[in-house]
Amino acid sequence: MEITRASLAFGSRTLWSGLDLEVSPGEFVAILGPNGSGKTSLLKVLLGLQQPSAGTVRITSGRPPGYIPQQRAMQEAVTLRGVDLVGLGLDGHRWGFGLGGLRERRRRVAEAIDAVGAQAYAASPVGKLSGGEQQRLRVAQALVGEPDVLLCDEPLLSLDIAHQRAVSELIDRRRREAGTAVLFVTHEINPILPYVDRVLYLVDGRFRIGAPDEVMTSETLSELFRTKVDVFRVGGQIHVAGTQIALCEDEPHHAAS
Ligand SMILES: Nc1ncnc2c1ncn2[C@@H]1O[C@H](COP(=O)(O)OP(=O)(O)OP(=O)(O)O)[C@@H](O)[C@H]1O
Repeated sequence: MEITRASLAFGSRTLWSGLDLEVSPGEFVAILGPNGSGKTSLLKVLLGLQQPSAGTVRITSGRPPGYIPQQRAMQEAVTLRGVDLVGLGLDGHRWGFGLGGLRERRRRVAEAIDAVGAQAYAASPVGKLSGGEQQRLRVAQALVGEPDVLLCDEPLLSLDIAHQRAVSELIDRRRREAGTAVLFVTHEINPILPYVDRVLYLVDGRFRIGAPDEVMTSETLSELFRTKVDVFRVGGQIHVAGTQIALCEDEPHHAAS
């Protein structure tokens, strides 16, 4: 993935500019920043859903990227079954027509459903499932096509601790075993801290890129937020304290909408 001198502006508001980021196969990059700093928009630019205002963005893989969109609760009336939702992740993939192709497709979908532990409800209409159950199916949908690039927008939201761990480990395994490059938008770095190679931190048009030890420091975050921010390391976890930032980091505040 190559992002070169890229900018994104809406009207007079510049979300980010001069962004250079090259992500190697197998690399795990966390994207952090307060609400509205342009994290989701960056994923949309990479997906080709949004044109950058300047610069270039390139994904050098033939396969479509896997995408876990920011969670929106599905309407109760949605009758699509879990297994069909996951199968949508295979659209555009071809194993030929006929029985062999169908069987292969079914096998991959079942494998992806197993990997997120969703067997028990995969045949149910997704509109009737809990937020966390729907989220696990979305993760399976993003991984079923065995993408070389995985774009995740707060994928752990509404998962319990055990499933946060399971999904993080699954994504980590995918990038280690298959060399999938991962961009992972999150408000909470601790659940993925063991896996993160680099952090891209966006704040109000400014940004910093580097290893977690370089970016997640009082000095760097105070500079980015232009206010005093204290970063504490406790028991292998990172805690961020500061008037403005406390609101952003410790609480997921996207109610499903
Ligand atoms: N197509 C658009 N036209 C105009 N403004 C837009 C458009 N898309 C996004 N924005 C604005 O750009 C800003 C960044 O949005 P984005 O969704 O990228 O933020 P984010 O960092 O993902 O925030 P959050 O943490 O709340 O998810 C927001 O203020 C949003 O309203």
